[in-house]
Amino acid sequence: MQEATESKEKENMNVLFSTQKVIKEALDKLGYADEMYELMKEPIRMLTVRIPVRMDDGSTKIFTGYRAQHNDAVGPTKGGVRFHPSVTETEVKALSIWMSLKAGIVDLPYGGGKGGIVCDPRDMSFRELERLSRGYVRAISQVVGPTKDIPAPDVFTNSQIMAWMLDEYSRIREFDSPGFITGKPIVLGGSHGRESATAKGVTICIREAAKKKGIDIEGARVVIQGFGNAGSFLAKFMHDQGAKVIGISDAYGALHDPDGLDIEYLLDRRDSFGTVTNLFKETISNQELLELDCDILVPAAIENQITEANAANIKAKIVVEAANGPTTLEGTRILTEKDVLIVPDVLASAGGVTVSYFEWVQNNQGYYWTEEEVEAKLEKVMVQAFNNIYNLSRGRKVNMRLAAYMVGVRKMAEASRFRGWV
Ligand SMILES: NC(=O)C1=CN([C@@H]2O[C@H](COP(=O)(O)OP(=O)(O)OC[C@H]3O[C@@H](n4cnc5c(N)ncnc54)[C@H](O)[C@@H]3O)[C@@H](O)[C@H]2O)C=CC1
Ligand SMILES: O=C(O)CCC(=O)C(=O)O
Repeated sequence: MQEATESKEKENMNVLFSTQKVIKEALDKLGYADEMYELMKEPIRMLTVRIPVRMDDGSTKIFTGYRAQHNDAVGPTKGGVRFHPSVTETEVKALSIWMSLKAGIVDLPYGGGKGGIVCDPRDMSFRELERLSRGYVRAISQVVGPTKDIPAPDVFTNSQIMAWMLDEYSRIREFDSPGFITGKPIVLGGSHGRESATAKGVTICIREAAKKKGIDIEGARVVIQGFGNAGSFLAKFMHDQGAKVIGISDAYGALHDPDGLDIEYLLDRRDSFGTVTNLFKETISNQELLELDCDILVPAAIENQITEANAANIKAKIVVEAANGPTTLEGTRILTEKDVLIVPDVLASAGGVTVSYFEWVQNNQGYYWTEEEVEAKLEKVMVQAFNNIYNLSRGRKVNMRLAAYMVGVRKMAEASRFRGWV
């Protein structure tokens, strides 16, 4: 157990280190001095909390939680909360930096934030999860709020958890405060289109990337790692557009059918944690899934999946990163050498935070939009962001990850400079 935790922390150190390396490269290319990098390489604020939770058997368990605020020069910080057994402080730091980059890329008036709790919600009851969610908000309430730092869903959190968090925050502040959190149920001020927004954004990036590579979506073979919020909506959208989804996976294994999986059946049978492979006898591993012969590969689960150990064996022509941090720097280098087009996480997965921003805007103005309005606005933002970064990468002869970081840091760096921080 101790060994597993240490090896996870080592992986997360690499995730943070790699992110810092690309930020440094991006700032150098943009001509910023070293002090700017010193400011950007870590969150400006990092809170660790201990959350006592009364369990159903009467015992009390103490959980560890984090909230990182990377940079608030542009505006309040924003980003999801992850409930996962392997959450670490380093991982949350890296995730908060990626949120800042996403906000820059899709030009939102935010900096990046991120939270996490070390827990396994799959082993907790509904009421234990409610007590944990409320306890987390009580613990971080002084540093969050609609004009300070706005949480949202991420791995193993959902609209129900957002609803409990909102209710707890509103009780503490003694007024209804829907703009405190996004990804809420519609009846509590959630936005149409938020649930599917991350996958919608990924679908738009796949379409744009396929055009560049001359791949027709109709009949294209798609493999998706992860069948939760991002992965399952994506499978549906790709299937609806005539692509052949030949592989999907969850935390326990993967399914493969070269003729295309029965996506409607899988969507119907998946549980709320994105698990579905437990219903099948014949499965393959997540590693085998990534190496399947396909046109488009979408990692939509966790970090560090495409590495120097497997990148050479990846057969996809396009890799679109729905997950945060699924490809290491070595993995990126190997895929780039093989002429695989990588659409980086900070661009591909930015649809979620974009519609979260729309949700917050609707909460602030108290006037709500239709799903069609939300989707039209998201389409415009994602197409522009994709082409902006693609053109920069071609113009500056850098890969799309570095181009995305260059776009992502620019506004934050300028705002920090105008404020006189650097
Ligand atoms: N939900 C959102 O709006 C956004 C999510 N993302 C990123 O997308 C990725 C997936 O997030 P969601 O779909 O929201 O989470 P989710 O909790 O809805 O689904 C997670 C999926 O990943 C699988 N998984 C978990 N641990 C795994 C492991 N060790 N190996 C293989 N599969 C594993 C689960 O079984 C499940 O199918 C994460 O990296 C998240 O940060 C990025 C932007 C926004
Ligand atoms: O919707 C949001 O505010 C944040 C989503 C998120 O956590 C992410 O993009 O990784």
